[in-house]
Amino acid sequence: MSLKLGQVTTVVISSSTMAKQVLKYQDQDFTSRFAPDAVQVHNYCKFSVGWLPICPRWRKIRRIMSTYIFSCNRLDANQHLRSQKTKELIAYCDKCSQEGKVVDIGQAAFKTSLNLMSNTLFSKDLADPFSDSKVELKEVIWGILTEIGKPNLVDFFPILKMIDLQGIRRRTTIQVGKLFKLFDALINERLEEKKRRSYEKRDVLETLLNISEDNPEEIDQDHIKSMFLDLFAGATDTTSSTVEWAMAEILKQPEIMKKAQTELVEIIGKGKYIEEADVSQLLYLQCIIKETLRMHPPVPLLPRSVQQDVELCDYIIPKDSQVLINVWAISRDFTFWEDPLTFKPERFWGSYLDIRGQNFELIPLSAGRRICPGYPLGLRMIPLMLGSLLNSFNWKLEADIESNDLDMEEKFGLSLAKAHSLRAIPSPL
Ligand code: HEM
Repeated sequence: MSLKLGQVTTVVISSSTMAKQVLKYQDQDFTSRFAPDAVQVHNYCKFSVGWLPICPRWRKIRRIMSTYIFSCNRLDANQHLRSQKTKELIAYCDKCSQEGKVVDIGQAAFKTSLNLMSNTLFSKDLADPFSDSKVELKEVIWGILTEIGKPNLVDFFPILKMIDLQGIRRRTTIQVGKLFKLFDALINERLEEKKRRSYEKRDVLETLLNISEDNPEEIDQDHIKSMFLDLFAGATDTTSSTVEWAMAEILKQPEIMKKAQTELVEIIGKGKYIEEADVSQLLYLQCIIKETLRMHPPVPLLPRSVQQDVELCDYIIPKDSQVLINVWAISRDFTFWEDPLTFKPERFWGSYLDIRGQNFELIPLSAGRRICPGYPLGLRMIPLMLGSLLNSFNWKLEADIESNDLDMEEKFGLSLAKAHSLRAIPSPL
């Protein structure tokens, strides 16, 4: 499907065959991004791996990420952090269980992901794991993703740029500014602290500052701020919304919860904490996660663009078109999936289908050169959080809501969120 508005043609791809062509065989033609006006603030998109086209700077940032953050060795080395943050999530739910209080699952999972990221990056919590109050940073990050996801007239009629008719750039300027101010303060504090002490901290910020000291043109403070924004935006909403959707689907079908809990008891032991090494044995839990990512892909549309006319399956896509790969529609395609609108983890039992960019009917993490760089971390965080919630408590919906009546409405932004928060009550197993 294609649509021309103002000066921009938008092409939406909703078939797995075409997605394979774009992401695998013609990857080189489709690796650019259409950077919307909303991200052209505080120099963010000039240093952001998420918005740069494929270029030496993009390659450099991806290399730094894959070597110093997402390599297997690095992730193994800081798995104690994820374990500790997951224990705090369980301790918070335990407190709610004792007080008979409801847990806002998305909010609790978001705080866990946020603290997990912030501890990995700069060894600090950014949210109080035991408070019930809203997390300001959630509003800021969600605000940025929502504004970027909104159709903005300025992107189609650049002449309107001066006016910022919908106020989108004004709002992202404020929100990105808030995050950059926080990152600037953390970086400056660390630079001061580094001068005073003789030992090294083992976190990402310290590593990046060391690279910058040795080789200033490799990475500087602007790179670090944009990278941190990309990492927080990339990690927190995707992982927490996957946990929230999975719990919502499980609460709608209590027999799935029973089955998952039986597996956890057999393999981990009732009420025991899960470690990352256990996850490879938790096959049913993995099926639940795949099925959640199929039905509720956190990034429903992959935004790409073309820099010259490109022929794709007998169509010509004009230069500067925006191309959106509709992951959401592909993973609900009736011609491939049996009963695609039903949440059925069993469909993946013994199935060859993988989510890491090899099977184009299921591409929640994308595929090709721009595949999500953070997925090795995301795929460690989600089973840990979800498995721990299920192996520590029985869950029921807030009073008066029958499982059949649970609202599953989706809220589309750059990411796909649950429109109404999932509120559930934990009780001892
Ligand atoms: C369930 C978890 C996750 C899902 C489903 C997911 C999905 C995606 C998708 C679909 C893209 C777009 C790729 C494309 O345009 O082809 C992406 C990009 C990205 N993701 Fe993830 N992601 C997840 C977790 C994470 C985590 C944990 C991080 C960081 C810690 C992260 C960081 C990023 C970044 C920085 C990009 C931009 C990469 C680029 O454009 O080169 N993601 N992710």
